[in-house]
Amino acid sequence: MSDQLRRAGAVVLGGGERTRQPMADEALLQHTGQPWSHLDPWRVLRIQSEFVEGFDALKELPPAVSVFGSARTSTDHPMYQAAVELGRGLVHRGFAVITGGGPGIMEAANRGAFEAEGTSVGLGIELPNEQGMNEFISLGVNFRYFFARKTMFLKYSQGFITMPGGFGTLDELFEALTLIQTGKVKNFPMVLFGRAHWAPLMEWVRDTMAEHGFIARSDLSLVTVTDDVEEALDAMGRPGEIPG
Ligand SMILES: C/C(=C\CNc1ncnc2c1ncn2[C@@H]1O[C@H](COP(=O)(O)O)[C@@H](O)[C@H]1O)CO
Repeated sequence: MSDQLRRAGAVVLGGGERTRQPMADEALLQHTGQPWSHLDPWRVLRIQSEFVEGFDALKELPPAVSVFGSARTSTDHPMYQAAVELGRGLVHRGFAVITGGGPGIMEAANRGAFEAEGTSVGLGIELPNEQGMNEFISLGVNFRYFFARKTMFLKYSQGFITMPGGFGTLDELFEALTLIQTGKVKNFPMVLFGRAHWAPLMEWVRDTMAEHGFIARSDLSLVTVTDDVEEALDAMGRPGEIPG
């Protein structure tokens, strides 16, 4: 091996700098001020434990639908009421309801599910100034990493309802849509609830994205836009049955 290469465990590092790396036992015994568990390679173990805990907590979940939407919607907003009705309707149709466990639309969908005595799941995320999970959750799992949490939404849902929201909602919407579009998940229904909120985005998706060939025209049919609670619920199909 050339002089210029160094080894760190199984990883060969290139680069010419010859700074002396502490030996493993030296590094272990030395107090560097940084806890070892905060070093990136070790962080993998914490990430791994989030997946293990998430998979374990959710392994017996009945067929579920995820409801995404704004953390900022107030209880007196019509969309809050619509999300309560969606949560309740999903439970009446035999689904568990999964949300991000926070306030606003998440709370509303959990509330509908909880009051209907269904399984109301909150996949919480550690955030600065976090307020904890909403009070309408029967099964809560907290995550440090958005990407681990996102895997849980996608792995344990057979459909998605996206209510009006901001960056977080769009992130979840497009993550799910990309997986649907690329066939990583098959025929999962995606409802965009609230025409007034979604119409300008869908117009741009059609007139710019599809028009310039960034998506196929047929991709437009991957989403259903509606203001109607029953139509949104119907689009989710039946529990355990992926609509064809
Ligand atoms: C901003 C406020 C609270 C933040 N708390 C959140 N708790 C759980 N999940 C959240 C939170 N904020 C965003 N999310 C996730 O993103 C979506 C909503 O994001 P948006 O930017 O508000 O559209 C949502 O589906 C969550 O999964 C409070 O006041």
